[in-house]
Amino acid sequence: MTAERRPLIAGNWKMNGLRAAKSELRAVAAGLAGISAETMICPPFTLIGAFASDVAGTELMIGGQDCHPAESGAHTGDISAEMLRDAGAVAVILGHSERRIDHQEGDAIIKAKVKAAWRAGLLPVVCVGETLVERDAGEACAVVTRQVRQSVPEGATAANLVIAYEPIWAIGTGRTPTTDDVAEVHGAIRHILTERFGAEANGIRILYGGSVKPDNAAALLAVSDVDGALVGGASLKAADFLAIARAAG
Ligand SMILES: O=C(CO)COP(=O)(O)O
Repeated sequence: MTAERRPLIAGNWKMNGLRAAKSELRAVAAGLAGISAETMICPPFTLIGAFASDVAGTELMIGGQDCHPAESGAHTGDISAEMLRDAGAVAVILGHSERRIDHQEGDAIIKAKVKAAWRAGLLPVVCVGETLVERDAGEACAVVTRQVRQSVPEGATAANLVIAYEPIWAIGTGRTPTTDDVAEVHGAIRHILTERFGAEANGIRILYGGSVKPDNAAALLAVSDVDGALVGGASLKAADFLAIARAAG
């Protein structure tokens, strides 16, 4: 991390959380004193409105987990970026590997969703990451470089883009890459961002995600070019999420 990039610790609740989970959210909001990182919880769509009202006036931000590229229209079951914003979200996770796999999302649709997020004034958190087969073939950096090249539109700035590197094989598995491997991939992401966006790239935050827990967070967050974390399972428990946020300094 560098002084110019304030760390961001974001919790991706995925398809978890009923209304009763508000107590966990409140515990996070109540525990932020002394934490200097930015913090965000991305609950399922159904909880965004209630959660956003609940955390109003606190430092905790609320984000979505996906959006449709269009502003409105005949798209049954979908949610637009404008709707997320209207419900109180300030950011949206896009291109998560679970969306790429479950919904066959490719880089072109993700790029359109990033533009939709910008149109609505949301901060997109664009996820990239390789499969185990790709890692074993030595292709991790090439894969994420291609994903950043193809899923991030022209016009990215330090203020309007966050990237999250999430190796697919590390998600929910308890396995993490070595810190050297994380440094190598984050360096490759910084490189392609610099090639495309020049000096702005210095300020774009690159989060690491995949089995981040209280006991490995400090080591992962200390890696060069790691500017925060995108946390899945451990973000469902306020105490674990706060411990990870504290590890960011
Ligand atoms: O996919 C993730 C966050 O988006 C990571 O999930 P886990 O932290 O549960 O491995």
